[in-house]
Amino acid sequence: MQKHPDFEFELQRLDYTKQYMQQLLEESRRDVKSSQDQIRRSMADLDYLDSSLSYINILTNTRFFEMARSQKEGLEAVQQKPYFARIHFKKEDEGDELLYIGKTSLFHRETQEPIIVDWRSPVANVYYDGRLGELSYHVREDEFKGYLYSKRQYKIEEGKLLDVQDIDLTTNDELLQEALSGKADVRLTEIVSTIQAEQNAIIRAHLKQPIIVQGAAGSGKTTIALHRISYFLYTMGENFPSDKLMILAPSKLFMDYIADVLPELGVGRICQTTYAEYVLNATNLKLKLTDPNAKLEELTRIATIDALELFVTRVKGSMEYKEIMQRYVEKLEQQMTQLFEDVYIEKYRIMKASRLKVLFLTELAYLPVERRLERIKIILQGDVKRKHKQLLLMLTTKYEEALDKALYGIRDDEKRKAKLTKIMDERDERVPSIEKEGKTTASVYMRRFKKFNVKKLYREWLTDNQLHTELAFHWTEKERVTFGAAQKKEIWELEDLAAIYYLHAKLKGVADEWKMRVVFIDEVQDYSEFQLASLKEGLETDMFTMVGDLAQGIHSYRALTSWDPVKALFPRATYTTLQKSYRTTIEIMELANEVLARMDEDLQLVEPVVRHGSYPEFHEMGELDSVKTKAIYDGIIERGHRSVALISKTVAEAKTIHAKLHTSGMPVQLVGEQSDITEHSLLIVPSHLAKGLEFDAVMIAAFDDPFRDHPIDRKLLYVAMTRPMHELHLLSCQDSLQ
Ligand SMILES: Nc1ncnc2c1ncn2[C@@H]1O[C@H](COP(=O)(O)OP(=O)(O)OP(=O)(O)O)[C@@H](O)[C@H]1O
Repeated sequence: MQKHPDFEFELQRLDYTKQYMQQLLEESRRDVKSSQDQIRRSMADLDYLDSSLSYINILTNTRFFEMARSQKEGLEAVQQKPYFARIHFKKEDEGDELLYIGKTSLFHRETQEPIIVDWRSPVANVYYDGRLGELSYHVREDEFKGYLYSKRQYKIEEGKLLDVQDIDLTTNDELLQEALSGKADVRLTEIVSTIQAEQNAIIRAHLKQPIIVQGAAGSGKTTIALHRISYFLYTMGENFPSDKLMILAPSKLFMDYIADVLPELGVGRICQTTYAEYVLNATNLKLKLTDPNAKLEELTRIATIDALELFVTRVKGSMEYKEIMQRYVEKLEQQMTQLFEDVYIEKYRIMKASRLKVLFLTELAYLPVERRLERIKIILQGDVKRKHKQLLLMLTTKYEEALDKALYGIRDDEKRKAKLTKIMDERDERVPSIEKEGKTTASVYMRRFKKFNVKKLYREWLTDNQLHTELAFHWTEKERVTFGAAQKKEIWELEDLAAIYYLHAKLKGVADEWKMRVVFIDEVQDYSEFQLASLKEGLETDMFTMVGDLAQGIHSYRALTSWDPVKALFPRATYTTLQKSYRTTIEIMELANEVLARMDEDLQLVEPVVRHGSYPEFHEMGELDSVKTKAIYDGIIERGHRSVALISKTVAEAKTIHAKLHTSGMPVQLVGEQSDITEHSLLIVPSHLAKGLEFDAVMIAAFDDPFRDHPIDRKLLYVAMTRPMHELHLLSCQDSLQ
């Protein structure tokens, strides 16, 4: 292979960068050590009588230690690959520059010359987005113009420069091709060096605006969402507390799968959780939820699904249910309103009930009910305090006047004395009593309002026929009966969480700790409208990044079947589609597209990025044959692949297969919701859990529970078929995969 003409130049540049990094690294290692020593010394000097100086010393050195350590770790992380690309760029009215782009920026301390620029910086956008020639880019709201002479990519491994490529419109993106043909890690990885223009547009889309992405299987939705988080935190800087950013992942298994990407992208502590876990934490409720996938599996077994059968599941995710819950909140509000009475101290009225009702129902209506009551209590306390003072003054004056009148107005000694005593006795009893009462008037008054028990209230709604008639008055008799019958046993389902969260948000309010300001949702097609609506209202923000794929909507019986409702819910959102798939080969995608074409939804076929591989292979067996399966597995491993999954439609079949292969001595791991994925074994995965994951090679097995020509089954099969990067094997008895 011929070397690039600038190869020598680039070698020198890399040496220069590495040397400078090394120098900084040594300095920061020294700084780490010296600050540690300082801390140790100050600890030893700690004098419990006069320790302020030592404390200050410890604090200063701790901060210094943290800075040095973070610089050291940052440098160590990128030392082996300081940058991956370069742009030759000229900003308008300035000289031209060679800017090297890497995962983090590095400036020369004395000259402030940029040695590496961060991939998230505004100017780096030119690399991802800009064609050669004249262009513009934005730094916040300001537009800058410039001229892009060239874009260059580097292959650097373990600190060594292996290749240099110039890219323009005519050349293929070699780096991308290489990245895609590489072996799958057991976990997702960062893609900063090969982000494509259409992906870059999503990563850098306006940060304060919601965004909806419909992306084909393997189009990089998850990866892009994670890069957008990194970009968001970089751009928002110190001003945004990262623990106010939440990523909602579909399962614990999936969280483990993406666990490495965020640290690689320099993202520290953010809230990573599942929807169910978030709701249970935010509502502080302990509910044992039934397995939502059990229902999915049940649906894949029954022949036809009766509309009424799914009525309960569907309604609980609908905006209609939100309206019902809102009516419930209003009913509870009305009940509470009845409790407002005039507020008195002794016989004196301090505040009218009507004023309190106006506060409760109108002026403070923007707050959750319990928060309104807290505010009313504060207002009442203020009023009571003020009026209590006036009242005491008025009474003291009144008694003084009465005493004066008795003293000077009654001639008869006996009578006067008796009157004075009476007045004084009355005064000495009433004034302290009023004084005391005033101190607790507000809190005693507010005791009539009990805190809500959301779990109990929701359970009441579920089981009370009268409430059904009152709040869901539009339901037919059949629907009401179906709904009531489904609630007999006290079970808690995922579908109930939207309502529980909604009631909590409206009645109690989401506590600050759980009040996220920015939300990223992966696999959003599995959410119901009500889930999204209640999250948005509870969090009082619409800054949501939502990525998903309707073709993989295996929970569409309870979740989204179109993006229209999400667009209506987030009117400020931009909607983008990604049609290109980066994961799999043309041969595999063509077969998966055949399944996609048979779906009820009108979905565009997926365009695979030009990468060829072997054709999917069909292996016919009467039942799962361990010897043949092992031979297929060994072949895959011999061809150099590492991560291999065997996907079945149901959990039950996954268990049977696992038992069989395990007995035959094959290295197998049955993957469950809570599993840690291990390398060097064949992973047996039920199809619903495979969603979002990827493997070098996939075998799909369909024996006991074959995939039928049925909407849910088609989606499950499509999910399974779009998991492999390189090889797909279909294991089945004849007919069952047709
Ligand atoms: N620009 C890119 N450069 C290199 N690899 C990429 C790029 N975009 C996506 N990929 C790779 O494609 C694969 C699919 O990405 P990802 O899992 O994020 O897609 P997805 O849209 O979430 O898929 P699915 O919906 O099927 O779960 C990953 O291996 C990812 O690293």
